Amino acid sequence: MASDELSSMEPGEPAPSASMRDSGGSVLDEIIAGVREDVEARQNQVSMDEIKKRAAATAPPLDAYAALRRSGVGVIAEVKRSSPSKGALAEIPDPAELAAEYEAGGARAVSVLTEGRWFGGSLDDLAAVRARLAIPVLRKDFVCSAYQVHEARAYGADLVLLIVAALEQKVLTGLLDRIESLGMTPLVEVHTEEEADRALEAGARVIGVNARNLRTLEVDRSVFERIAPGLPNSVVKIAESGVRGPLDLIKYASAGADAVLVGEGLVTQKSPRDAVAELVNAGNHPATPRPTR
Ligand SMILES: O=C(O)c1ccccc1NCC(=O)[C@H](O)[C@H](O)COP(=O)(O)O
Repeated sequence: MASDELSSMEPGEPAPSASMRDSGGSVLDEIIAGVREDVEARQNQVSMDEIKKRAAATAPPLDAYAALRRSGVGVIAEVKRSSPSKGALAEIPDPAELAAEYEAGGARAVSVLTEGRWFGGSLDDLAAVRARLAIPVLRKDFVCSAYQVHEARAYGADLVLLIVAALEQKVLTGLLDRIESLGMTPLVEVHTEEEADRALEAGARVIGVNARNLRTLEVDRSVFERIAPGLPNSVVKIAESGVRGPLDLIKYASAGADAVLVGEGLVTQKSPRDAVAELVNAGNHPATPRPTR
């Protein structure tokens, strides 16, 4: 990683591990290589046919698109134990309990990181959260295969994240169609205008603009202000990363956000329920700008 990239990371943010830098690949490349290995191992245990059967036997998904279009700026609260940029964030021995706190605080949806190596998450976390909540649940992972989509459904996801930077266009479109064919909502993540064009071309109706560059880990909240105005009014716009309090939500709302996705800013709080409620109140406040429809 070049020194200018290091200097543009958030204050106090530790550099990625030495092994990551030594390998020459980006953080995203390293994460995806591990994800592919882990998916292959799981698929050797549970076949595609079997995971499809399990998905078909699961209760139908909730309508996350409708939930995210409700009035006010919504909060998608994330279950996040650790991350490549910050290392350990919170222990979270009972992810369902944390998610219940988020729901009680007024979260519109809950995001569950299911990647294990870097984020300390699992599919069991997803299933536990799903079983406890009445609001939509997002599988937040580095989805690059059809198997992971059926897995998401089998473990109860209503929304599935697709990261444009990690997928070729044909694969992106195929996965998006598959997610929709199972009744779930694809949340398509972008970080540049070009990626936003690719998301729209693939047919995305919910787009998350991530302030974090997944290759350098730099967080730049102005990326949302740059990209969101170019998205059609019909698209649900989610501002991801870097929300540390109500002021950040209000700034994102001014740039057209329908919802914010928050991890670190919640899991590190003494009362995640109060922290969500504070954001939700800001999102519902009459002075907070409303998304244009
Ligand atoms: O969080 C990271 O360090 C990270 C690194 C590489 C790929 C993805 C990463 N995070 C995933 C996310 O996008 C965030 O968990 C999510 O947007 C919430 O961000 P924050 O509120 O800043 O924790």
